[in-house]
Amino acid sequence: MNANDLSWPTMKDLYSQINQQDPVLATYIVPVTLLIAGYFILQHVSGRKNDSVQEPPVASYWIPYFGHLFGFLFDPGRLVRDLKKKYPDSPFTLIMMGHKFHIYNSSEVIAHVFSRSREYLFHPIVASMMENGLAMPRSDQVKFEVPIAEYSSDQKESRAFVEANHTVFVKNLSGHSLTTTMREYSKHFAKALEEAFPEAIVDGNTSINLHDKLERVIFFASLNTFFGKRLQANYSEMFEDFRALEKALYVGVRSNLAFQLNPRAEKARARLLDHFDAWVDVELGDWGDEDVAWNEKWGMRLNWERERLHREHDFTRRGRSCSHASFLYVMNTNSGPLTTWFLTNILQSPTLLSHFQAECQKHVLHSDKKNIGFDLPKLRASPLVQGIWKESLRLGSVNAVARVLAKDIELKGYLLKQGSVILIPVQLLHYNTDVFPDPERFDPQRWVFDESNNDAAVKQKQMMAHLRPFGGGGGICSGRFVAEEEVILAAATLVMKYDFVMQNKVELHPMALGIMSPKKGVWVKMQTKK
Ligand code: HEM
Repeated sequence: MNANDLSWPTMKDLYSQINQQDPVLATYIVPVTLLIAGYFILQHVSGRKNDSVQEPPVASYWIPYFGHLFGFLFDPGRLVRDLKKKYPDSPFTLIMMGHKFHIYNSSEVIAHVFSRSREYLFHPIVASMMENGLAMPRSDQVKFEVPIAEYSSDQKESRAFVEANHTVFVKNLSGHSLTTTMREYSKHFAKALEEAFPEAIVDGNTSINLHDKLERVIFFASLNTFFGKRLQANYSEMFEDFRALEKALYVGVRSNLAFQLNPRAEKARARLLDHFDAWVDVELGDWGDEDVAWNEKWGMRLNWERERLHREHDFTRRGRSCSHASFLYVMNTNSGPLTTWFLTNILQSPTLLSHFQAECQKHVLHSDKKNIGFDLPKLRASPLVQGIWKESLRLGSVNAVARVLAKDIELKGYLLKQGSVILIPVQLLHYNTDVFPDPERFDPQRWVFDESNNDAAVKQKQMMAHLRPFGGGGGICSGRFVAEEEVILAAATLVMKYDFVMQNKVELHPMALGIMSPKKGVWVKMQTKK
């Protein structure tokens, strides 16, 4: 054996050997494989260094293309909080499915982003939900797509639809309409509560999963208030279908793959949309007296107005169904978990429970065996209730405000490119130790201020600027006041009607798009008060 036998063969030697044995492999397969591998290696290496000195640094990751996706899906809050420790003084970038997501965390940036809704676009996020989550027909999807950068004439029309749709929401869910909505809601809530908690299970001995029950109560109270009774007629599995769709939407708002891989969710979505098809497939009719808030056919006037608007913009029947289904989704997906979380925060502390009950008692309007009516605006304004509400939102939220860049923008010394996404994860604001000392602690008192003290007013403003569970700017949740009164109404009614014994410690599940649900349910024994 001579020294040459021990030397490594050169690439040329190897290649000519392969060529002799299999010319197709040598001519096509090997070069193409090398090209693809080279592309991914380049992407990976360049991604891990810095795409450009001007863009925020890319946090390191291992799997090319997918990047931080799996970490983000499994625990979005933890991922960004851990990475923030590595980038305490700068924004940073996540890579997911080849896209860039720039993570910022200051209240100043959030105010800037919200005040420039034509540069930081909310509507592509809604369009993605319509496309991936609800499989809206393409001809209707485009009506949700406000263009990135320049507006052409037909795109102006899409902006007209999106803005008019938002205006209908705002008009019908706030101000004077809030009172009428909640009057209607209270009736349906009382009925749903009675059905979910029959006498037989509130005997003090039966273990009940409170979260499961509350999700059902909130779902049917909202459904019957906003959509009337027609939608659920002959549709006994509606709640189960909605839950299956809701679960799949965690991934499904971003990718249709969630439904391709989950036939049960796909079927549930199809059934739900078929029922919405039948619901919209009737004559619109006149509403009549504008002061009438609710009718049997459309539920709240809001839905009749939305249906009219969609027809004016030539939506297909399926397109209208998808849009109504998306409203059912946004009104429900967070309110159930927040009701459970708000209530369990109270139930876990006997002192807080007795203070909250005393506050509720002050604002009872009428009470009988079946139902209790509260002066909701006054109850809601109580500093104690506000403290519990804000702490529940602060510790219960995991969503991230997302906006798509309409053009290249320089922000805080970094260049963000058109089409990339700016993400402001609320946990980075809600756990900011400069604003919320000992941030893990549930402390309603931190929201109680001495109004006459100037420093306290400044502090209050700073805390409010850091509490962002409802987004902001043009995309801000128009149902936030309804959500607040719904949650407070449910908690007030339950603590006034029943005594509770908690059976487990509540831990929240980190995988959520908004408010987190309890990991293993909330097990309680309940008894009707004597
Ligand atoms: C705790 C409960 C809720 C939370 C945490 C929540 C949160 C959010 C968030 C984060 C957004 C996106 C905002 C942005 O990116 O700037 C949003 C949008 C929206 N939410 Fe809510 N929401 C809740 C309850 C409700 C309820 C009860 C309704 C209706 C009755 C509702 C109706 C809407 C609508 C219609 C939008 C789309 C924005 C628009 O065009 O008006 N939400 N919500």
